[in-house]
Amino acid sequence: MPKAGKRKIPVTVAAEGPSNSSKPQSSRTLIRKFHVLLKQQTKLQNEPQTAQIAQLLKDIDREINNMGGLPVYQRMSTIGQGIDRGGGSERVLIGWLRGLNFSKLEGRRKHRLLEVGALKPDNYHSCNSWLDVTAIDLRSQHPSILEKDFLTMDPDEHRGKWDIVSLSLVLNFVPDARDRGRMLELAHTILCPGGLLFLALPLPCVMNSRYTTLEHVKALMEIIGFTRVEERWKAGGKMIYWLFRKVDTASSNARREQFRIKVVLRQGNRNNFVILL
Ligand SMILES: C[S@@+](CC[C@H](N)C(=O)[O-])C[C@H]1O[C@@H](n2cnc3c(N)ncnc32)[C@H](O)[C@@H]1O
Repeated sequence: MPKAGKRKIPVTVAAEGPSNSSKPQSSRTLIRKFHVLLKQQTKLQNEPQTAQIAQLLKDIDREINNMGGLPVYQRMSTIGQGIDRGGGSERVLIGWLRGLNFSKLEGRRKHRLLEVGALKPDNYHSCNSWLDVTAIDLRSQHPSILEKDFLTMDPDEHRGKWDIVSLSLVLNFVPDARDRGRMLELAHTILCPGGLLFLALPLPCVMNSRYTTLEHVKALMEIIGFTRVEERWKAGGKMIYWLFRKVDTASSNARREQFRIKVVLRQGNRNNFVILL
């Protein structure tokens, strides 16, 4: 296993909770370790491939497998949905959609929701009459969840097709900062004009990052072409939730430039979460 050296571990950890067989702390440790390994893996994959790198990648693979891989990560996350958050993030999104009268179709077709990173098939069952949900995940745990990497979705095939896209605790799972940016841009492309993006992250990703602040996220989202509709978090809480609306914007390259590299925004003992374009 490669040494992380003195680098700080990125705290991109979700609000995970205890499993039946483990204490909350050990579940969180496992989730954190999983994220760290994924990040190391991506970094090594992007380096010139030598025998040493190949060996390190093998070691990481073995370590991920020894931990139980994605199935164990998903199990911890499912438990976290129930315990730490008193239910999944979908409850927040449903509340906001109802507030926007989405549940009143008045003759219109159902709203098409793409749920990315779906651990369960029935998160939106209470909204069947007004939401048409497609759930995808890297590893499907149910026949009605499509096994698909969001990042490989064809932008042309999906352009403007979706009314709502949900990225709940998915961006922080993605190890590469530019892939996180790509995810947000792809969500923008596939949403219809005025479509909604639901975003949920562990609060420390935003509030305790060296490279990310609330203002930074807002500015980044504006450059991609999103305006904020809702935001929810509380001091000392575990999660931050946003609802963004797709707007027509052609942001200049100069404005995008500031989000192409990491900039230290806060000093001190912090995590390294960042989204880059
Ligand atoms: C922490 S779980 C979050 C689950 C749920 N959305 C929630 O809010 O609790 C992250 C899930 O996102 C999935 N995921 C990560 N990257 C993905 C991608 N590129 N495409 C599809 N699913 C992805 C993972 O497989 C994992 O099941």
